[in-house]
Amino acid sequence: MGDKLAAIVQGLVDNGYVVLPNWLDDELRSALRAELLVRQDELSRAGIGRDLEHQQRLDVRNDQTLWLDGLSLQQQQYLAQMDELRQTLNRSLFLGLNDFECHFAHYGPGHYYQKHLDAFRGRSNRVVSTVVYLNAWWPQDAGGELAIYDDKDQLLDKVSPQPGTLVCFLSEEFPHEVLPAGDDRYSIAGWFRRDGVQLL
Ligand SMILES: O=C(O)CCC(=O)C(=O)O
Ligand SMILES: [Fe+2]
Repeated sequence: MGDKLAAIVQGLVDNGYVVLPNWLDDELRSALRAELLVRQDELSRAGIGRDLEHQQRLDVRNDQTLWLDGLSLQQQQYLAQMDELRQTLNRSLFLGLNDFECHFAHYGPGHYYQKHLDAFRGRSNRVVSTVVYLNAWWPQDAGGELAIYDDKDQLLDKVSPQPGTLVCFLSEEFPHEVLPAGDDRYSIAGWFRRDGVQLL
């Protein structure tokens, strides 16, 4: 297992979340960012709850998103890297993850995503949340941090969206929010899922 993969497994075991700088190499990061920029007019205002309700709630979040379709070389490279992570998590932690869904996201200046959980116990198949940041640079004073809380709403961490950083956390355990971005903020948010297997 590579050092980075081992660090993710260890972080999830120890804390339930992990922040890994330099997960994406620069070439792949900038290719993904370039694709997002070229396809900016395809991005739509994000809704809350993909499957449940398609309503738009601009008071809760106002980023714009586009689901990856796996068609471009850079998407394929990214999805292959995340599949390696999926297999590692399954081997090391027996999570039984069998799917990964992810979307590009763009937070324009002033945009945010209020505190939320990505999965509710028993109501979603999302097990591990992931975010990777695609900006070429991000000044420390530009806001847009991912604030991560524990189940008592105590702030655990404020992650600056630095180029290539990956954040992983257990989807049901950690309320989190995106603080208002001071600049255009580009990312891919994704979820490892455990789908389909119903043991009655
Ligand atoms: O962009 C981030 O840092 C987190 C995004 C997020 O929480 C989500 O899309 O569910
Ligand atoms: Fe989230």
